[in-house]
Amino acid sequence: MTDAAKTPSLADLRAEIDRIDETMHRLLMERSEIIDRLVQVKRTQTEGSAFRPAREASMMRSLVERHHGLLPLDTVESIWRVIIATFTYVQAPYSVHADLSVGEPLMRDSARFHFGFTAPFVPHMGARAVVEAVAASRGDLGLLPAAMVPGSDAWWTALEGVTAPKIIARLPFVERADHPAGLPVFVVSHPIADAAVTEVSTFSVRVAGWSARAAAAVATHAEVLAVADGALDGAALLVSVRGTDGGTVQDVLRQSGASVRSFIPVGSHAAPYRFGMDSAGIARP
Ligand SMILES: O=C(O)C(=O)C[C@]1(C(=O)O)C=C[C@@H](O)C=C1
Repeated sequence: MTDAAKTPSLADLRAEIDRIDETMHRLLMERSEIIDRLVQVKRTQTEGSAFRPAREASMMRSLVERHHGLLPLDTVESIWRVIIATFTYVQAPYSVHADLSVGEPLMRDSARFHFGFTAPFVPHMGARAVVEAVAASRGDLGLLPAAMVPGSDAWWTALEGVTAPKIIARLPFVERADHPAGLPVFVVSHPIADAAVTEVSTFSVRVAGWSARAAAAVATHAEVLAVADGALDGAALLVSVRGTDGGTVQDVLRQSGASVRSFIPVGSHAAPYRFGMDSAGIARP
């Protein structure tokens, strides 16, 4: 056999690509038929948003664990985010309300990476406006920075009421050092008791006697956003702890001289899946 006979031509290779593209397209259409059936099952269980963060977190983890080869993980993750977000949208249309006070490019990149272009993007200036828009909607999602933004107030107090929106996810599901939409954001929606994932629980906390000592002590047990609240040494905190029990954090606050005025659950989410990082979040090769 000659070399020319062994080496596939460009046309042969393109024919292979066409075959694979067609298979992928047919599989996506087959997926949409399953979603069609799933809608009927889910409609009987809940109203409003079709977003199921526990399921999505586990799907994204499997995707990362399965992935290998030349195709960058960023690309695979973004393709599946668009697939899942779009199939969520076709089940029940929703808008994504986003707080731009952290900067429009960062927030828009996050919204588009995680929810694609099918769900409308609705910009707001300030986290409270996002929470209000979600509360007034039938099943919209809100995106809020999961880090302190200079000048921000304690927006999470707007999540305290029983029927108020709650934190249901933290994105990205897959954290890594060079993530193209790496801004940590909370997703808020109407409460979704049946689909909530409680690997991390979030609490809106009011304390008196807030101090550098209290802040250092609590930081060893929880992630904390803090703003001054009222006169003197009051503070409003958004505390994120592993599991569902906030008791240890309350004990630590008291032992460090703070008094806990209120400690109210405001949602929960999946633990971030740290790909290529050690437990301290340091990137590893
Ligand atoms: O599993 C579900 O409940 C679905 O609605 C399907 C699906 C998906 O496209 O895979 C879509 C939305 C949910 O957030 C999770 C997954």
